[in-house]
Amino acid sequence: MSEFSPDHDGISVRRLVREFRSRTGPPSTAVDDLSFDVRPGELVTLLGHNGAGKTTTARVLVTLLEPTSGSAWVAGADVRTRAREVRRRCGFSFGGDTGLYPRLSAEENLRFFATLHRLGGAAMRRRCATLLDQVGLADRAGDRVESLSHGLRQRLHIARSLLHDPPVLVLDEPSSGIDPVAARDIRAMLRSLAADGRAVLLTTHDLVEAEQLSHRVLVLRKGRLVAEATPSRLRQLAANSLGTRIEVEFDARVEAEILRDCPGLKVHEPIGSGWSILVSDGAPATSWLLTTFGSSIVHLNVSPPSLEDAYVELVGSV
Ligand SMILES: Nc1ncnc2c1ncn2[C@@H]1O[C@H](COP(=O)(O)OP(=O)(O)OP(=O)(O)O)[C@@H](O)[C@H]1O
Repeated sequence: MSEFSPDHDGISVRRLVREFRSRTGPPSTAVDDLSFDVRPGELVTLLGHNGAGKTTTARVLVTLLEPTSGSAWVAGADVRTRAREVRRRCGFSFGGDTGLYPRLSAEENLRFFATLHRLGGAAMRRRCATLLDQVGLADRAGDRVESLSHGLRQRLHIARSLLHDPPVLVLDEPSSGIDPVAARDIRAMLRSLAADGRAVLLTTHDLVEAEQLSHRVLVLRKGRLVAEATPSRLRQLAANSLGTRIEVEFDARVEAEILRDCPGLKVHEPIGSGWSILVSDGAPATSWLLTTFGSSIVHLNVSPPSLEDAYVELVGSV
């Protein structure tokens, strides 16, 4: 049994390692010495490239995988020794095609899983109806899951994760495949779930989502934590090392070669009728652009680096 005991009932991970055995070679390490906390009322996002270890971390937290070493506590219970309590107090969604019965309707699915959480009677029916409404599925409640699109199934997964009103939520890419309007509703719902005092951990590839939702982001690279900060702090760190982003559009085509003379130029990429460039210092670069292109500039915007810039800087091209 681990000696660590957290001081809150959210998520606490300490020195977590998860390896996968290989038939041919040495074991591979999917999660490597990972430590972090998600306190009640906090919404934290795990970011990282494909294969960075996000889903493996989430699966350990919800007791679908055992840790190789280290410890993880969810809602006051150790995932290793009190798995049943963890499942009772934690809602999770991994999306995809498993976890729902395709021949049953959306509502029948929810009612079935509600009975597993020992809900019943009118209260259970009300709970299912409320959740179907919250995730925007009320008008498809009677449709078989096999007839629902990927995005609609994804919403049903989220509703399923909330059936027992858990104090901790672990959601793997909750808005993947969901259209922008519905994704906005789901984000609003996640925000309010955290505001109500739940500890919410998300994985996502969507940096806009991470920026809009998270109190903190954790950036994983090859299973290791390479950064943990608020989105604005990460952008600030990137600004210190990366400089300034300038978006400039022209009334005529400007070739990339000309931009090479821009002082402090680091990166340039085409946008619309111009370029988005990253420079070490905004002032000389802006002055050079204005002097060189003058009235042929139709739009110029100078801003700190985006969360995407910070993320790319942190995880590189791995
Ligand atoms: N069941 C498994 N058996 C062997 N290796 C696995 C298994 N599950 C995951 N891995 C490996 O562990 C590493 C981390 O995978 P994981 O799915 O956690 O990454 P991820 O960050 O969630 O990626 P993605 O963004 O693509 O979902 C990868 O190298 C993956 O191949």
